[in-house]
Amino acid sequence: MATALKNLSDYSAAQFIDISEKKFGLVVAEWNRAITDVLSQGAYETLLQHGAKPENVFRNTVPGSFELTLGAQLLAQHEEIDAVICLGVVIKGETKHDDYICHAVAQGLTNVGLKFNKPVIFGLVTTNTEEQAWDRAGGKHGNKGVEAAVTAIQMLGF
Ligand SMILES: Nc1c(NC[C@H](O)[C@H](O)[C@H](O)CO)[nH]c(=O)[nH]c1=O
Ligand SMILES: CC(=O)[C@@H](O)COP(=O)(O)O
Repeated sequence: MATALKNLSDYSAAQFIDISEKKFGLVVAEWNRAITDVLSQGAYETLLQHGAKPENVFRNTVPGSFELTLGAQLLAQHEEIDAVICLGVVIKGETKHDDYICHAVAQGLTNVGLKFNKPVIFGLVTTNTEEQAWDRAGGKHGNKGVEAAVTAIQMLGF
Protein backbone atom coordinates (compact mmCIF):
# COMPACT_ATOMS: atom_id res chain seq x y z
CA MET A 1 0.00 0.00 0.00
CA ALA A 2 1.42 3.41 -0.97
CA THR A 3 1.13 5.00 2.46
CA ALA A 4 2.93 2.17 4.12
CA LEU A 5 5.98 2.94 2.00
CA LYS A 6 6.52 6.58 2.87
CA ASN A 7 6.23 9.45 5.30
CA LEU A 8 3.35 11.58 4.01
CA SER A 9 4.99 14.70 5.40
CA ASP A 10 8.16 14.59 3.29
CA TYR A 11 8.35 17.66 1.02
CA SER A 12 10.66 20.20 -0.63
CA ALA A 13 10.24 23.91 0.15
CA ALA A 14 12.35 24.95 -2.84
CA GLN A 15 9.41 26.23 -4.88
CA PHE A 16 7.52 27.89 -2.00
CA ILE A 17 6.35 31.49 -2.51
CA ASP A 18 6.79 34.24 0.10
CA ILE A 19 3.89 33.76 2.54
CA SER A 20 4.89 36.52 4.98
CA GLU A 21 1.82 38.57 4.06
CA LYS A 22 -0.56 35.67 3.46
CA LYS A 23 -3.49 35.07 5.83
CA PHE A 24 -4.55 31.54 6.74
CA GLY A 25 -7.70 30.12 8.29
CA LEU A 26 -7.16 26.99 10.37
CA VAL A 27 -10.35 25.06 11.24
CA VAL A 28 -9.93 22.13 13.64
CA ALA A 29 -12.53 19.55 14.74
CA GLU A 30 -12.75 18.85 18.48
CA TRP A 31 -13.72 15.19 18.07
CA ASN A 32 -10.60 13.06 18.84
CA ARG A 33 -9.12 16.27 20.27
CA ALA A 34 -5.87 14.69 21.51
CA ILE A 35 -5.05 13.80 17.89
CA THR A 36 -6.46 16.89 16.17
CA ASP A 37 -4.42 19.11 18.51
CA VAL A 38 -1.25 17.45 17.17
CA LEU A 39 -2.43 17.98 13.60
CA SER A 40 -3.24 21.62 14.36
CA GLN A 41 0.14 22.29 15.96
CA GLY A 42 1.89 20.62 13.03
CA ALA A 43 0.06 22.82 10.55
CA TYR A 44 0.61 25.99 12.58
CA GLU A 45 4.32 25.38 13.10
CA THR A 46 4.80 24.54 9.41
CA LEU A 47 3.18 27.80 8.33
CA LEU A 48 5.39 29.81 10.71
CA GLN A 49 8.49 27.81 9.74
CA HIS A 50 7.98 28.91 6.13
CA GLY A 51 7.41 32.58 6.90
CA ALA A 52 3.78 33.09 7.91
CA LYS A 53 3.20 35.55 10.77
CA PRO A 54 1.42 34.29 13.95
CA GLU A 55 -1.08 37.15 13.68
CA ASN A 56 -1.98 35.97 10.19
CA VAL A 57 -3.07 32.47 11.22
CA PHE A 58 -6.69 32.44 12.41
CA ARG A 59 -7.39 29.24 14.34
CA ASN A 60 -10.97 28.15 15.06
CA THR A 61 -12.50 24.91 16.35
CA VAL A 62 -15.74 23.18 15.35
CA PRO A 63 -17.49 20.36 17.27
CA GLY A 64 -16.83 17.60 14.74
CA SER A 65 -15.45 17.01 11.27
CA PHE A 66 -18.90 17.32 9.73
CA GLU A 67 -18.86 21.01 10.78
CA LEU A 68 -15.53 21.67 9.05
CA THR A 69 -17.36 22.67 5.87
CA LEU A 70 -19.33 25.49 7.48
CA GLY A 71 -16.31 26.53 9.50
CA ALA A 72 -14.27 26.71 6.32
CA GLN A 73 -16.94 28.73 4.55
CA LEU A 74 -17.22 31.24 7.41
CA LEU A 75 -13.50 31.91 7.04
CA ALA A 76 -13.15 31.60 3.25
CA GLN A 77 -15.88 34.20 2.68
CA HIS A 78 -13.53 36.89 3.99
CA GLU A 79 -11.58 38.39 1.07
CA GLU A 80 -8.44 38.82 3.16
CA ILE A 81 -8.17 35.09 3.92
CA ASP A 82 -5.88 33.52 1.31
CA ALA A 83 -6.28 29.85 2.20
CA VAL A 84 -8.17 27.67 4.68
CA ILE A 85 -6.74 24.50 6.23
CA CYS A 86 -9.27 22.04 7.66
CA LEU A 87 -8.23 19.33 10.10
CA GLY A 88 -10.19 16.48 11.65
CA VAL A 89 -9.99 12.82 12.60
CA VAL A 90 -12.79 10.39 11.75
CA ILE A 91 -12.28 6.89 13.14
CA LYS A 92 -14.59 4.15 11.89
CA GLY A 93 -17.30 3.20 14.40
CA GLU A 94 -19.92 0.44 14.44
CA THR A 95 -22.06 1.89 11.66
CA LYS A 96 -21.60 3.72 8.35
CA HIS A 97 -21.72 7.13 10.08
CA ASP A 98 -18.02 7.72 9.37
CA ASP A 99 -18.58 7.18 5.65
CA TYR A 100 -21.32 9.80 5.56
CA ILE A 101 -19.15 12.31 7.44
CA CYS A 102 -16.08 11.79 5.28
CA HIS A 103 -17.91 11.97 1.98
CA ALA A 104 -19.87 15.04 3.08
CA VAL A 105 -16.73 16.85 4.20
CA ALA A 106 -14.77 15.94 1.08
CA GLN A 107 -17.51 17.25 -1.19
CA GLY A 108 -18.32 20.19 1.05
CA LEU A 109 -14.76 21.48 1.27
CA THR A 110 -14.36 21.04 -2.46
CA ASN A 111 -17.42 23.21 -3.00
CA VAL A 112 -16.19 25.93 -0.64
CA GLY A 113 -12.85 26.16 -2.43
CA LEU A 114 -14.56 26.40 -5.82
CA LYS A 115 -17.13 28.92 -4.52
CA PHE A 116 -14.54 31.32 -3.14
CA ASN A 117 -11.77 30.47 -5.62
CA LYS A 118 -9.12 29.83 -2.97
CA PRO A 119 -7.34 26.81 -1.49
CA VAL A 120 -9.48 24.95 1.06
CA ILE A 121 -7.35 22.04 2.20
CA PHE A 122 -8.83 18.64 3.07
CA GLY A 123 -6.78 17.64 6.11
CA LEU A 124 -9.12 14.91 7.30
CA VAL A 125 -7.59 11.77 8.78
CA THR A 126 -10.01 8.94 7.98
CA THR A 127 -8.97 5.69 9.63
CA ASN A 128 -10.23 2.32 10.78
CA THR A 129 -8.44 2.51 14.13
CA GLU A 130 -7.10 5.08 16.59
CA GLU A 131 -3.61 3.66 16.08
CA GLN A 132 -3.77 4.43 12.37
CA ALA A 133 -4.81 7.99 13.24
CA TRP A 134 -1.84 8.45 15.61
CA ASP A 135 0.43 7.07 12.86
CA ARG A 136 -0.63 10.12 10.81
CA ALA A 137 -0.34 12.64 13.64
CA GLY A 138 3.38 12.66 14.23
CA GLY A 139 3.82 8.90 13.91
CA LYS A 140 5.42 6.66 11.31
CA HIS A 141 3.39 8.16 8.48
CA GLY A 142 4.16 11.78 9.38
CA ASN A 143 1.71 14.50 10.33
CA LYS A 144 -1.36 15.19 8.20
CA GLY A 145 -1.41 18.73 9.59
CA VAL A 146 2.07 19.39 8.22
CA GLU A 147 0.98 17.93 4.87
CA ALA A 148 -2.13 20.16 4.80
CA ALA A 149 -0.13 23.32 5.54
CA VAL A 150 2.40 22.47 2.83
CA THR A 151 -0.45 21.89 0.38
CA ALA A 152 -1.91 25.31 1.21
CA ILE A 153 1.44 27.01 0.57
CA GLN A 154 1.92 25.09 -2.67
CA MET A 155 -1.54 26.03 -3.92
CA LEU A 156 -0.92 29.71 -3.17
CA GLY A 157 1.96 29.46 -5.58
CA PHE A 158 -0.21 28.01 -8.35
N1 LIG B 1 -17.50 10.08 14.96
C1 LIG B 1 -16.80 11.23 14.66
C2 LIG B 1 -17.42 12.47 14.53
N2 LIG B 1 -18.76 12.58 14.70
C3 LIG B 1 -19.44 13.87 14.87
C4 LIG B 1 -19.71 14.57 13.53
O1 LIG B 1 -18.53 15.07 12.95
C5 LIG B 1 -20.69 15.73 13.76
O2 LIG B 1 -20.12 16.63 14.69
C6 LIG B 1 -22.04 15.25 14.27
O3 LIG B 1 -22.55 14.29 13.36
C7 LIG B 1 -23.03 16.42 14.40
O4 LIG B 1 -23.17 17.10 13.19
N3 LIG B 1 -16.70 13.57 14.21
C8 LIG B 1 -15.33 13.48 14.03
O5 LIG B 1 -14.68 14.50 13.74
N4 LIG B 1 -14.71 12.28 14.17
C9 LIG B 1 -15.40 11.14 14.48
O6 LIG B 1 -14.78 10.04 14.58
C1 LIG C 1 -17.27 7.53 13.46
C2 LIG C 1 -18.40 8.25 14.04
O1 LIG C 1 -19.18 8.85 13.31
C3 LIG C 1 -18.76 8.13 15.49
O2 LIG C 1 -19.90 8.94 15.72
C4 LIG C 1 -19.07 6.70 15.89
O3 LIG C 1 -19.97 6.15 14.98
P1 LIG C 1 -20.84 4.79 15.23
O4 LIG C 1 -22.17 5.22 15.77
O5 LIG C 1 -20.89 4.18 13.83
O6 LIG C 1 -20.09 3.88 16.20
